[in-house]
Amino acid sequence: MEHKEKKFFPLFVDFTQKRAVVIGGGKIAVRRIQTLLTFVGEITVIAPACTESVKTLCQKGKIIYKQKKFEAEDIENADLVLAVTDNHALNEEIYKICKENNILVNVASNQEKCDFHFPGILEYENVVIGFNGCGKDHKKVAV
Ligand SMILES: C[C@@]1(CC(=O)O)C2=NC(=C\c3[nH]c(c(CCC(=O)O)c3CC(=O)O)Cc3[nH]c(c(CC(=O)O)c3CCC(=O)O)/C=C3\N/C(=C\2)[C@@H](CCC(=O)O)[C@]3(C)CC(=O)O)/[C@H]1CCC(=O)O
Ligand SMILES: NC(=O)c1ccc[n+]([C@@H]2O[C@H](COP(=O)([O-])OP(=O)(O)OC[C@H]3O[C@@H](n4cnc5c(N)ncnc54)[C@H](O)[C@@H]3O)[C@@H](O)[C@H]2O)c1
Repeated sequence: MEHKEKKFFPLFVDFTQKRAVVIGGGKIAVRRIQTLLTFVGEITVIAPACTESVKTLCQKGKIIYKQKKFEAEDIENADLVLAVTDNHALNEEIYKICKENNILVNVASNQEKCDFHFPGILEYENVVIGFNGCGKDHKKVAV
């Protein structure tokens, strides 16, 4: 199946009873964790070093933080995985492991290695709006 213009369908998925594992605890990971907090049942962050906000979220009991380098066993029970380290080769290795194990995965450094794109999200009252720019201009979907 070939698609000339790749477009992603905006599926609104129930992750409230699911486990997300975020590999990496830097600037982009934190932005995405903040967005995911109210949507996902459990968020675990794996990173040898992280920003202060990851530590604070962990102290408040909102996420689990494991201060360590990634190992395959970290995603054994994951329902979705975000590969957000600054090591692009490692991100792609994580992608490969996820594909072998049928785990939904997003690689922040390579839009071709994404089962789903991370959207820009706008929320008001009970409305959730997700933006995606088809990978063409990331800044265009900043909210
Ligand atoms: C919406 C948002 C959500 C979020 O990230 O939270 C988002 N990117 C945002 C910003 C942003 N991204 C990048 C910069 C740096 C400047 C620049 O390059 O422009 C900035 C600006 C900033 O950070 O301020 C760099 C970048 N982004 C991707 C790659 C890899 C690639 O394209 O292959 C690289 C190169 C990395 C590198 O090589 O270093 C890939 C993806 N980024 C996506 C989402 C997915 C769908 C995009 C779409 O809708 O088209 C997609 C395709 C896949 C995915 O990752 O899911 C967020 C909006 C901000 C907000 O809302 O505040
Ligand atoms: N999609 C987007 O929106 C977007 C925007 C900018 C950058 N990026 C990409 O996102 C990635 C992260 O960018 P950043 O600015 O958050 O980087 P950063 O340097 O702030 O953070 C990197 C994180 O990766 C962790 N890490 C490094 N090696 C690891 C390992 N072996 N196991 C587990 N964790 C490890 C570090 O400890 C750190 O927490 C980069 O690959 C970059 O290309 C994506």
